[in-house]
Amino acid sequence: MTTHTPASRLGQAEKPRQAQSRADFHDRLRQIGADRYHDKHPFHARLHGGECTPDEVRAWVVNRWQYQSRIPMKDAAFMSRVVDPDLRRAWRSRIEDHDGGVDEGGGIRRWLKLAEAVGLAPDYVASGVGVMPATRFAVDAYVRFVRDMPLLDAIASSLTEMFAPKIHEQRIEGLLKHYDFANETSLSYFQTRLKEAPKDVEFGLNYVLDHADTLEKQDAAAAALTFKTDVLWAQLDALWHGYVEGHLSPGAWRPGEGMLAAGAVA
Ligand SMILES: O=C(O)c1cc(C(=O)O)c2c(n1)C(=O)C(=O)c1cc(C(=O)O)[nH]c1-2
Repeated sequence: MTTHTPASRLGQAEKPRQAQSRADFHDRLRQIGADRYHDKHPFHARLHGGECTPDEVRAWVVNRWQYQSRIPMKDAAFMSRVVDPDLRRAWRSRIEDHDGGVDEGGGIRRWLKLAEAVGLAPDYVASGVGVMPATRFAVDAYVRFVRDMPLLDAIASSLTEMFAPKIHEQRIEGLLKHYDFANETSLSYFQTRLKEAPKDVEFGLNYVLDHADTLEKQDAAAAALTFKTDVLWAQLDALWHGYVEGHLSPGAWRPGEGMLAAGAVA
């Protein structure tokens, strides 16, 4: 058997791995989206192409609530670890975008408008009852990742938002074309995200490009973004398995549950 002594132990300096240039690293992050973002998931093709049954749309609304409701919590977890007031100041609008004020509400309330439009009782959706176990695990993994990992990795994991405006546009167009429930009010969540997301992306991307100044940090940031694409993909795999293929997990929303009382449509 041949054994190899690592070069470092022979006294030869290991060649330091060079950090990628800003442009190359940016391309690398974009390529992760091109390869792995959930716009390529068959559930999205089905949803945007008008092929989802009303109950499949409802299942998507019920399950995505888990993501919506945890986004401001993960941003609060992030901010709780930030010592630099400038970074906290730049980040806090994310929480405001989703929570809004008492009177006008924010993204969370807009999501519940969508829930009503598809015939679901907003209180039922907001209770989180009916979320599939796999969805819960995936989303909770994201919150924990942001709470526990280095700040650079936590910020890099938000960068799937670089790819979100395109899918939001496709969704608005596809839902308006194919489903009766779609209108300005029910889709206001996505319309508003189109205005909100660019500032978050600009800040997050510049932070990551500026702070990932070694190849190790670039690798960690790329891994964080890859992890996040998995978080998003896993949620749609769960929906497909449960509602398209009909393998409902225990506790998952069943058609007919949590519906608005007849005549109570928003
Ligand atoms: O509809 C989507 O496909 C989609 C994806 C993502 C994303 O890429 O994480 C977000 C959103 N929407 C979104 O609306 C949103 O507010 C949001 C916040 C974040 C984040 O990680 O901080 N991602 C996303």
